[in-house]
Amino acid sequence: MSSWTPTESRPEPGGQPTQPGPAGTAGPVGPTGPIGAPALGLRGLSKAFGAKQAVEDLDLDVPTGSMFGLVGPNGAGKTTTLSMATGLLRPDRGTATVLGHDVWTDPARAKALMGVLPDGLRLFDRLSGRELLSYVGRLRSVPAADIASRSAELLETLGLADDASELVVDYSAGMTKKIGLACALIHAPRLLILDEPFEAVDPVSGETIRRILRGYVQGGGTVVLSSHVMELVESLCDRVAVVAQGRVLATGTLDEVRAGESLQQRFLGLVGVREGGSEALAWLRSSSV
Ligand SMILES: Nc1ncnc2c1ncn2[C@@H]1O[C@H](COP(=O)(O)OP(=O)(O)OP(=O)(O)O)[C@@H](O)[C@H]1O
Repeated sequence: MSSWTPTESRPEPGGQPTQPGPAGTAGPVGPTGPIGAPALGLRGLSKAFGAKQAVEDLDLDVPTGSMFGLVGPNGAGKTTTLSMATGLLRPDRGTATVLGHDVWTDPARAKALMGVLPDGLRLFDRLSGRELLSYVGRLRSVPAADIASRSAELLETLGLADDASELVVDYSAGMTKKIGLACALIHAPRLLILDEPFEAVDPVSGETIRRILRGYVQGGGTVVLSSHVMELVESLCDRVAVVAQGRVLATGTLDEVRAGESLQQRFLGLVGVREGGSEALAWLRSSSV
């Protein structure tokens, strides 16, 4: 395991002295926040875009140490939810906490604890991959020596070492996704929030990312990822939430949500299959050309 995985600075559960919680909090507080707080806690999150209610009164708890998959059809509200959870989009109502720290009232603390790979990531793409990692590492107050060693390790592991001096603007979609993931990892966060981390990524890199994420969780980190690929979520995640029309339809352990079916079957059962799949577009089959 790498020398900079989140295990390094993570205290053993119960192994650190605790202190009474600040006024207004119920329990004791450890070095990273209230003990027992979920890695990510969402309460009553709501967001409308004009007349469109993208997310409505959404509650979700992601326990620490879990690999959590967020699945839902197109337009279900996944990106909107993750954007509100990471401080990128202000909710109309509700709260988001990271290890007990409110993302909107205590953003510095909450954001220091998480690494984020947003959807449609906009990077400073006139930097090379190596420069970008160095820039993000400095923003995250990572010591210079660690930035150099972590960058080299990340670039090598993600198969970007040969292109480290190329400008990010010239990277392919998959390479951009991987450098974005490297940026999310460089400060060894405790919570990773990844919107479609496998999109556009080739199978070899996909397997590498899976291994990185598994190792990260084994080291005590928590991952929340969104994906449309049920098999991937099923093989990687231990907890899932199915969302549609801005609401959580089911959440729990993978087995609880699957309820004896495959995740794909359960997903289709919860979300509903659109009618007319076989009869629609008849003109496609009767083309005389
Ligand atoms: N900036 C915006 N302005 C207007 N409507 C938006 C905006 N962002 C999202 N929406 C709408 O909110 C709803 C939820 O969108 P969101 O991107 O969160 O869904 P998603 O589950 O991530 O979808 P997909 O799987 O297709 O990426 C959709 O109806 C979308 O059209």
